[in-house]
Amino acid sequence: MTTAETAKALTIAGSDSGGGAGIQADLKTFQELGVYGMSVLTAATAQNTLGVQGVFPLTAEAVARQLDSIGEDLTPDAVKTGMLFSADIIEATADRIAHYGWRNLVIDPVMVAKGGAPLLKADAAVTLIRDLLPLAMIITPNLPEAEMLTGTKLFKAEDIREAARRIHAMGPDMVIMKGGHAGGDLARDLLYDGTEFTVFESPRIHTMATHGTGCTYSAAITAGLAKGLTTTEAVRVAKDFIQAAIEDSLDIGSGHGPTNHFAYRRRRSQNGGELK
Ligand SMILES: Nc1ncnc2c1ncn2[C@@H]1O[C@H](COP(=O)(O)OP(=O)(O)O)[C@@H](O)[C@H]1O
Ligand SMILES: Cc1ncc(COP(=O)(O)OP(=O)(O)O)c(N)n1
Repeated sequence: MTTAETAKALTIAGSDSGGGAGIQADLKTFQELGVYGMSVLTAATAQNTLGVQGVFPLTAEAVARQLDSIGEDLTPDAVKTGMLFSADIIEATADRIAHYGWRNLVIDPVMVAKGGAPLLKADAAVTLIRDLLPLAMIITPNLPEAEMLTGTKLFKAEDIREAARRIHAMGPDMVIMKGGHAGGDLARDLLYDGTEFTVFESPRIHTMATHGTGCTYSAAITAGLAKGLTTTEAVRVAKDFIQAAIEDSLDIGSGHGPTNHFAYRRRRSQNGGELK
């Protein structure tokens, strides 16, 4: 019997009982991309394709203890954060990430679910910026999150670039401004590394099945970093992964359905392609 060296990724996020977003989306994505997934739960949400019916946060102590259990035994090759909910959970998370020196940190600054339910307390954004952003390799805001982080409305392409520069100045090595919420025929994401902008774009798919796109996309980036890809390579794979997941939609639930996490792998195996 042989034992292969396995890339390991950790998600620190909330549970989505409906399985389309949060911890569930992250672990499915890690698995599909050939990465061993670990999870630290911050909150349980009662959620389905119709919306969020309840939010039940864990204590900061429970989050810190889970992080210590990982840190005392397992070293993740990459880490992502999703729904962190409160300032004290963010403080505990930043403290343990810094303590263990975990690298390749991807921050999905989850603030509000698609249906409008708050997933981050109003007073916690300032803690996210102060404690977590300086530790990040990459942050992945959607447009409403970028508006919240910068306190500006983003109307034009130049506004989005300026917001990327301002978020970059808050500490992360790179910023990817996601274009899911913008109009137009293309879903255009903009990666900023402090010097250059790189565009990743794909045809916009007209569908209701976009629940969990942001979680899935940031988890795919995290999986790529865990496997040693460069950020640009990891974003390219993640863009292909989310495009396939939205295109091959699943008919699940009567609201905003989940994306199809196994579409990317199925397509690649049908095409004889190797998994990156
Ligand atoms: N309708 C769509 N068609 C194609 N790509 C999409 C669509 N909606 C979102 N995306 C892509 O999904 C990823 C997540 O973006 P977004 O939906 O903005 O995040 P969030 O779920 O955090 O709001 C991005 O790569 C974005 O371009
Ligand atoms: C538990 C939990 N975490 C995060 C989200 C938000 O996920 P996202 O990928 O942004 O998808 P939508 O909520 O926009 O569909 C969530 N809903 N639940």
